[in-house]
Amino acid sequence: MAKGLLFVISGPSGVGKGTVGNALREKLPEITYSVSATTRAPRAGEQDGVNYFFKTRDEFLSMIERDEMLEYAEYVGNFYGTPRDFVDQTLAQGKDIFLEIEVQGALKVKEKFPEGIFIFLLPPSLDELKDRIRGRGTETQATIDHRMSVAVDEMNLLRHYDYAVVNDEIDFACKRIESIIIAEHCKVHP
Ligand SMILES: Nc1ncnc2c1ncn2[C@@H]1O[C@H](COP(=O)(O)OP(=O)(O)OP(=O)(O)O)[C@@H](O)[C@H]1O
Ligand SMILES: Nc1nc2c(ncn2[C@@H]2O[C@H](COP(=O)(O)O)[C@@H](O)[C@H]2O)c(=O)[nH]1
Repeated sequence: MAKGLLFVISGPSGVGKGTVGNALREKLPEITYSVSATTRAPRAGEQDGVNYFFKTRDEFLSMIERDEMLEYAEYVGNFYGTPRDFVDQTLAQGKDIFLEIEVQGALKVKEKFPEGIFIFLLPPSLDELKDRIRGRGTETQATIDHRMSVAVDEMNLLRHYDYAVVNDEIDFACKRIESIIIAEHCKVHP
């Protein structure tokens, strides 16, 4: 059986990865998303095992020691990582898998899966990005400033990606990603 394709969607905090991902899942219910582990505290409404696997720092470090992470990164004071087994199993079943992760982690995935498809979601502008993070109402001013300073460094790594998708409007961004999925499935893979 042919293996599924691995899609990585990155982009600065607040660009709309989660929002576009939810819209994509509504349109394409068959797609499989990886659930990451994190040491970040849950936000209001977030559920363990659905939005993230919420871990203590010790639990997360044990997962790293046991080599259970495909990749992990420290981002703005917390660890985030992709559990390896679920990704391997999904691909082995011939299904595509989508990872929604920040840039350092994406580059580590690229080392292990150079055949992966790497999509960078861009904001229409940095001012709009700041408005979106602030508008979400989940971050303190200090965290907004920290995430914005990281965003500039992250966008400088766009050249490592296969596709750049501007999230100006959710439906348009979704259509662009759907087009990428279709095109990648039409590619002649060795
Ligand atoms: N195209 C868009 N136009 C206007 N607002 C948007 C758009 N896409 C997302 N948003 C809004 O921007 C905010 C941030 O979106 P979201 O939480 O999806 O970003 P994210 O990239 O997943 O962030 P993080 O990386 O921090 O998890 C949300 O309030 C969301 O409603
Ligand atoms: N390297 C990884 N980055 C991840 C993973 N899961 C999520 N993320 C990214 O972290 C930031 C912050 O997320 P938030 O939920 O605290 O706003 C964001 O860019 C996520 O995409 C992961 O497994 N590995």
